Amino acid sequence: MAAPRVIGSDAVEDARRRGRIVFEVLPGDIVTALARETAERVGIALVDGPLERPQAPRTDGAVSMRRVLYRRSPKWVAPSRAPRKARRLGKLALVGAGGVGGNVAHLAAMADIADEIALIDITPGLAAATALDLNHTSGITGARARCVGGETMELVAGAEVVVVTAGRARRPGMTRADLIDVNARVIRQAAEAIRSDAPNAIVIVVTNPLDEMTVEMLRATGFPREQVLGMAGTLDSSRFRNALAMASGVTPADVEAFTLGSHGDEMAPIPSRARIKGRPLDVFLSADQIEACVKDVITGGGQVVALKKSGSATIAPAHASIELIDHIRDARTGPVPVSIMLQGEYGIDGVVLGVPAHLGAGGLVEVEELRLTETEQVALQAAAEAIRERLGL
Ligand SMILES: NC(=O)c1ccc[n+]([C@@H]2O[C@H](COP(=O)([O-])OP(=O)(O)OC[C@H]3O[C@@H](n4cnc5c(N)ncnc54)[C@H](O)[C@@H]3O)[C@@H](O)[C@H]2O)c1
Ligand SMILES: O=C(O)C[C@H](O)C(=O)O
Repeated sequence: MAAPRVIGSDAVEDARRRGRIVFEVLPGDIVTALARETAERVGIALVDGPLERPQAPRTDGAVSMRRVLYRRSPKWVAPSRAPRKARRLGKLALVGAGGVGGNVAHLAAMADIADEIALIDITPGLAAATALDLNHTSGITGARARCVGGETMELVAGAEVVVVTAGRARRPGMTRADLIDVNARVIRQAAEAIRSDAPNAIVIVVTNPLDEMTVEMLRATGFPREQVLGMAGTLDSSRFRNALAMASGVTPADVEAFTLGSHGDEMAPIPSRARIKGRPLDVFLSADQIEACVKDVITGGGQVVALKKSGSATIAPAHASIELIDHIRDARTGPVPVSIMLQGEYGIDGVVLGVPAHLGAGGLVEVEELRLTETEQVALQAAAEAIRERLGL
């Protein structure tokens, strides 16, 4: 093996003498001036890799260094996990106050996301009761948001963001696609109210089947694609990170990974872009282990349904919905997987699919086009075809 080229030679000697980290620079890494400066200052030696090393992953400060190295890379999807101070919404409306909607309301109230949270549900008393229950927490939590609830869709009036979770959840033995007809009617009803009473709202569709219901919402509101987003990729990506963390024995915060494609059987987790402690998956996991993690993500929702028997996941989906709201209100930045109507991106047109995108106050800002492996690109195309077929497009 060729001797590694030492980038900061003084620092290497110094680091070795003091038993400190020697950090390996792999092909494709971008070593910014800041990274080099920081490395020299703290005594980390940057050397061209690969070095002869034990196979076990390092647990020293190399990870944070890798983030510095990657910071300027335009192709890198940065984790969107660090909430920061951001704009509060005036009004957040939740159409559907069941398992997911109720949890979204709870998280939104605790995170001080909006001045007002309106819950709407056709089940008599449910939305009003949940709103009252949430207001009753404020004496303990100090939550400032005022919650209101009722059965009338007019409560969406003036909302900046509307999250739609109304509709049926699947039961064991069903696919999400089995819900198309029953939930499309609910989406059309919600769309009518949103179009007339909250015409500037950013709509986040959660109701399943997600991609198809997002298409339905676009059609029924007539809104531009920027305004109608589907939530699934943030949930599936969180599941992917969890699976990879469990398999490799690290904490989920050390994993960066996302899924694209549909929120159905054609879901496309993207292993080529996933990182554990800043390193490619095969440093930590075998091909079989990676494959098992991919399967775990695709079946994740179904696993919860099978255990619950009378409904589907509610807590993780609520967090995943809040993640999108946080991007809209600038509490998180960077690309985030979200279902949107594609207009030629990734070579796909006229169908809703999960892709990484930047969001802002007006909803979709820009789709991030990543270079995917051929297999991943084929998976994305297959997802698009499956959705087209289900919708008869
Ligand atoms: N996109 C995702 O990743 C994801 C994740 C979890 C759940 N989901 C989907 O979200 C939906 C809701 O799941 P849930 O667990 O909250 O179900 P849930 O049954 O607990 O709640 C749904 C609520 O919608 C209400 N509703 C039905 N029709 C309505 C209408 N016309 N107007 C107002 N409210 C109406 C019901 O009364 C019920 O309270 C399901 O379709 C589920 O499959 C999607
Ligand atoms: O699996 C479901 O039906 C609900 C949801 O889409 C999920 O992934 O948890």
